[in-house]
Amino acid sequence: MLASRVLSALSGVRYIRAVPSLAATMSTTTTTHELAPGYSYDTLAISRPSQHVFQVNINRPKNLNAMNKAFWREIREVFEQLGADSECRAVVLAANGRMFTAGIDLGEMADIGGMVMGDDDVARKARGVMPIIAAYQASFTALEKCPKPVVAAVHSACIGGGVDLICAADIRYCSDDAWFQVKEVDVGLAADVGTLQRLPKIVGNESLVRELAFSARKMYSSEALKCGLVSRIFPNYESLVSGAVEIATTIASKSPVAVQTSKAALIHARDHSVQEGLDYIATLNMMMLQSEDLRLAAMAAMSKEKPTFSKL
Ligand SMILES: CCC/C=C/C=C/C(=O)SCCNC(=O)CCNC(=O)[C@H](O)C(C)(C)COP(=O)(O)OP(=O)(O)OC[C@H]1O[C@@H](n2cnc3c(N)ncnc32)[C@H](O)[C@@H]1OP(=O)(O)O
Repeated sequence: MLASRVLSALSGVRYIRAVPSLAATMSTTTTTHELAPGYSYDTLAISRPSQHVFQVNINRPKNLNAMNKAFWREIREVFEQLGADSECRAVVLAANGRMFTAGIDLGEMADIGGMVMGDDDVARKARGVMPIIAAYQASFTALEKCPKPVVAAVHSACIGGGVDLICAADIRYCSDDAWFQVKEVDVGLAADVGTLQRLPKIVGNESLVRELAFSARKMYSSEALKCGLVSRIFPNYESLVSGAVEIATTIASKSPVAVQTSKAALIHARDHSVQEGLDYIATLNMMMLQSEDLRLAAMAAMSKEKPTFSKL
C-alpha cells in the first residue's frame, strides 16, 4: 500500500486507498493529559503533565506519525514557542499511536523530487534547493536551540527522520520494544537533517554509525542502550512516558538559570575545544552567578527546604 502511494506521489497520479487497514487505524498509545491552552497544532498534541513540564506528542497515528510538511513546520514552531514560554522548564517529546515515527512522509517525497525537475540550469536549481534543506534542518535544530531540556521518549519504531529528531534532544529514553533505523539510504538520500552530524558525537563510535547509516539495519533497544543512544529502557509505553515526565519534573524543580546555562554550555562544549568551552562558560557565569537562583538554591540546600525559583 505504501509503495503504491509513493509511486503515485512520484508519478503525480492520485493514490486512492481502497480498504482501510486495521493496523493503520489502531491507536495503542495516546496523550492522557489535558491539552495545553495556547498550543494549537495539527500534527502535535501538547499537554502539561506536571508543573513547568510540557509534553509534545507527535500526533498523526493513522500515518504512523510520518513527518509531513505541517509537521516539519510545527515542530520548529512549538519548540520556539516553548523556548519563549517562561512557564516551561523542561519538555517531554513522545508520540501517539503504535510507533514513534515512520520518518518522512513518503507521500510527500514527490515535492522534494519536484524541486529538481525541469530544464533550468543545475546551479540555479541547486540554489533554490539549499534554503529548503536548511529549513528542514532548522526544524530539528529548534530542539537544540530551545533553552529548555528536551527528553525524548521513543516507543516502537523510530525511523529515518525520527533518528534525526531524537539526536537533537538532550536526553533519550525508550521502551523495550523500541528500534531505530537510519533508513535514508533506502530512499536514496544521505541523511541531512542531523543524524550524520549528531549521532557520532552521541554514541562516540564512528564504526557503528557508519554501519547503521550505510546499511540501514535496525538497531534494537538493548543495543541503543549499550551504545549510548538512549540512557534508559522502560518495559512499556506507560512506564516510558512516566519515567520521562519524572526526570523532566526533577529538572523543572531546579534553578532554570542553572539548567539552561548548563544546556547552552554542553552544546557549546560538544562543538568546541575544552579551552573554548571553559572560556564560554566563564563568560556566561560572569552573568549567571549574579542570579538570585544561586542564593536561593544555596539557602535551600542548607535548610533542606525546596527552593522556589522565579520565571525565566
Ligand atoms: C530533506 C528531507 C530530510 C528528511 C529525510 C528523512 C528521511 C526518512 O525519514 S527515510 C525513512 C522513510 N520511512 C520509511 O521508509 C518507512 C516506511 N514505512 C514502513 O516501512 C512501514 O510502514 C513500517 C515498517 C513503518 C510499518 O509497517 P506496518 O506494516 O506496521 O504498517 P503499514 O501498513 O506499512 O503502514 C500503516 C500506514 O502508515 C502509512 N505509512 C507508513 N510509513 C509511512 C511514511 N513514511 N510516509 C507516509 N505514510 C506512511 C502507510 O502507508 C499506511 O497507511 P495506509 O496505507 O493509509 O493504511
